[in-house]
Amino acid sequence: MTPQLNNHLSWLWQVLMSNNMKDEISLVVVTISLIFVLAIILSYSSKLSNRAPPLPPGPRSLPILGYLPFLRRGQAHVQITDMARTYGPIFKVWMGTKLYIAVNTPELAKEVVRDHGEIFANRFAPIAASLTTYGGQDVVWSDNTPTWRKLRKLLVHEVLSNKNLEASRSFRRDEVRKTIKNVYRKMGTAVNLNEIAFLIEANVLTRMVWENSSDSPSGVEFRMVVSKILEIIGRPNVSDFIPGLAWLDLQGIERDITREIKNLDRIFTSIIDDRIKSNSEKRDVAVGHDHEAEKKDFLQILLEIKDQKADATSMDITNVDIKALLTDIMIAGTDTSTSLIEWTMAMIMQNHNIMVRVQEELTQIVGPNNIVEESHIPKLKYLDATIKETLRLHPVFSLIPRSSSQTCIVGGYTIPKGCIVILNAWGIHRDPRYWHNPLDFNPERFLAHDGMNKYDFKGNNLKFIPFGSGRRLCPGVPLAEKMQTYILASLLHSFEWSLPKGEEHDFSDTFGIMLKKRKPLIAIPSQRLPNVNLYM
Ligand code: HEM
Repeated sequence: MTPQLNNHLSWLWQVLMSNNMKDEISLVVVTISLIFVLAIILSYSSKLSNRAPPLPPGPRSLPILGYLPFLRRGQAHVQITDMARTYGPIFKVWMGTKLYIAVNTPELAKEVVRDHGEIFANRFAPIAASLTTYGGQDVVWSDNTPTWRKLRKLLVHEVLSNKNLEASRSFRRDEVRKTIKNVYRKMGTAVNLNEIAFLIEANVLTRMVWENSSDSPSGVEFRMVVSKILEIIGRPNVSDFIPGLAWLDLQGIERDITREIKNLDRIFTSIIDDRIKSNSEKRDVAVGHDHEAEKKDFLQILLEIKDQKADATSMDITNVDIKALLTDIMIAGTDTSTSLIEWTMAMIMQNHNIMVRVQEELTQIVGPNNIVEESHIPKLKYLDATIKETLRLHPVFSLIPRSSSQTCIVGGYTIPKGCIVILNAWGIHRDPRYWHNPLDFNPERFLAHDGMNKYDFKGNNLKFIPFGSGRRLCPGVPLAEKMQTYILASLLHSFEWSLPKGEEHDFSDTFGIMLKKRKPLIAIPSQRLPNVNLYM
């Protein structure tokens, strides 16, 4: 009870006991006072029991700018992990006028993605990303809306289904063979593995997206636009942190992205128009032609679903939906996989014993007189463990952003509606409480024991979340798994790799939207397989 309340009660007690209090007016006054005091006591105690828990702790920050001036450029993942040691496993930090909440343990991550999965199924789209995806009308950046659910369902069940991934196997094979041939020509010279990985990923995805377009614009132009968009989205933008300044576009990011989006939209529009035209021409002339037997690219699959919309069971999709989905596949699929391939090659090259084991496995499963095929992938267990160990130490999405659609409680603290929650995958993956000798590169920890594999890419175990977890888990997992293992296996089976003379490995990283190697991996390939025909 507060001192004020105590004073009130003792005053009333004295009045009641006083000899002068004889008349009825006094009695009424005392009764009213009593009721009044009781009401205060009741409301005070109910307020105490209803009081929401506080916001998580966090550093002091400046008005308007928040913690922005103290951010270490390109090192947000390291800084957030360091701050968790000071402020605890869940803490808040103001970035400009936006409230961010960092979640740094698997237990708290579980509360976010599982226990409150529906509430944290929103995203916060940076301006550049939102503009690229037709106002966030896509899968990656849209909030948990009916449009998002429709497009995600379409992407997972129609576009990236096992059947379609199987049907597009030959596109991936062609592009990987082309790359091996190109690298073969450059043997003995220094090659940039980042460029090689980006080119092969972008080519594979472009083929899968619209292989059948007879007169589509050059893939080179498309790759350049995608690469520029990725670079612009990765730039930290003051307008995202202080929306009040967005109209000034201080860094020119909105201007730059708008220019690139116009290019992207022009390319998409012309491809879609051409395809619609050629589909109708084909329908007119090809009597008895078996369309079903044709391998279909993603554009064809989506256009066919769009054409079937009259059928009550199919989904109603628009050209904008199609463009947004294709953009997602290209944007979400290229840089992520490129970065993973580069990191994995760097880690394997630095650890000679691991390189030897990976190549021994390839020799045993594929054979020295064969090239790698996708059918070998499920048997390459050690390579799979090596990729997982790379993603543990260098998760491409180190800080996974979600946003809350309602105020709720996590870890005993209030998380307000609309704030941005960051799942710190980088910190969780390196936490000694969950990983033995976490800084050692040791693929063994991902090998199955007693036939049981403790970790998958589906985020079932929240100690390991390179592809996220829960409702917004990366839908590209089946494709990424196929592509990354196939490409890495092919590069490592066909060639020996070494650093240029006098060079040393540099594992420094930089964080934009993704975590990348600061310096590209430059390496020298040499012939590994005895038969030259395997490179043609
Ligand atoms: C190494 C490769 C990749 C990595 C590490 C990766 C990682 C991630 C992560 C961490 C998320 C956020 C998940 C969450 O919020 O819980 C995500 C979302 C997403 N990824 Fe991937 N990804 C990769 C490749 C791909 C590919 C190849 C595609 C496309 C075919 C793709 C499409 C998407 C999409 C559409 C989303 C948004 C899902 C949603 O918000 O509902 N990703 N990815």
